[in-house]
Amino acid sequence: GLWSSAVDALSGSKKRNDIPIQGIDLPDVWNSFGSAPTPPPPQKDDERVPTVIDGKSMAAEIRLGIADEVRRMKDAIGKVPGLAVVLVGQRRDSQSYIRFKTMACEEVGIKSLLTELPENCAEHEIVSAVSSFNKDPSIHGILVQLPLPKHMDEERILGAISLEKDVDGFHPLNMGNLALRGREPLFIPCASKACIALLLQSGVELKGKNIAVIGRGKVVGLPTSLLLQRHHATVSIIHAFSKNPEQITRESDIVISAAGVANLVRGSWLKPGAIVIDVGTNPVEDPNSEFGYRLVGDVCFEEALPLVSAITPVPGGVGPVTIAMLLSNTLDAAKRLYDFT
Ligand SMILES: Nc1nc(=O)c2c([nH]1)NC[C@@H]1CN(c3ccc(C(=O)N[C@@H](CCC(=O)O)C(=O)O)cc3)C=[N+]21
Repeated sequence: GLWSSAVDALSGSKKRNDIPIQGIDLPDVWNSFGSAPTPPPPQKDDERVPTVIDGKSMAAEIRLGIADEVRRMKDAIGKVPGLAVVLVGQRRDSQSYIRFKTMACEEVGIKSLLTELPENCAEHEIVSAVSSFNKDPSIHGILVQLPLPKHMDEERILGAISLEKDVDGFHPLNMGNLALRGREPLFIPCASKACIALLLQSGVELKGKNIAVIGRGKVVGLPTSLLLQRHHATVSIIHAFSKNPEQITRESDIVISAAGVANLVRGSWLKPGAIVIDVGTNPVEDPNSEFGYRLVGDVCFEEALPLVSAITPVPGGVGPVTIAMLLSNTLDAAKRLYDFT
């Protein structure tokens, strides 16, 4: 329709033979900085006790509030919010994130539906799954789990999600509105909301702070940098082509890492007393753990801990709050549809 052609025209995603002024399709290829962490530098004369920010209990508290609201809505109008998840392929990490999302929905009384499609399915099958959820009146939020298999046009699939049901906030119009002053997106991406919530909850003022955001992806880095600017922070966006990531990060009061590279951020990258939000959830092989892998962050936690004033752990930091924000966005979508306040 009118919207989608307008969106295509604006995104320029079809014109890939132009002079690549912005190099939009250069993949982010990060150097690995080795995996063996060096022992933390001694800090004998320093009495600072770092705060390990507890995302798990914050998420539990948010879920309690959402459960109350869902109950109030059900009692008042006989409706509950509904979330649809589309999963393509068999990635183990995606499967377990989706299990957490489903469990969280159940806990707060949100209905959830899951459509699973094989890795080798056709793009139009995903679009048609999305379209049928667009039309389903019991579904208020639609989430297409990323990453999609490489051969698929992610923008086209995300653009097919109805704006009012885009609880991830990845639709180009929601993302564009997030970037523009004087406009409000219908939804703010969940992980970005989680980062801001964790900082504010920890009593951190954002206005005027120097904040390094490491990574510029659509899921976390980009929307988080936009949201931080709305909070009047001075934002440095660091990516794989940045010349001096370590120096920029070391000059920052707050570091938010969403690069997706285990142990990228070493102790030497951090200013003493910095606040660190680690959004990385990197699965690393671990035959000893239940599912054959465990999650580590982007930040070398052992090195960071003695230096920082506060840090989020992985797991138990940003992840659970991200899921709570997904529930919150889904509740908001349903409230908006039914005009329920
Ligand atoms: N359309 C889409 N939306 C997303 O929001 C999205 C996505 N695709 N693709 C992948 C990333 C990753 N992500 C996580 C969410 C929660 C945890 C989480 O809850 N982790 C727990 C437990 C992890 C564990 O123990 O396995 C923790 O950190 O404590 C992790 C990762 C959402 N993402």
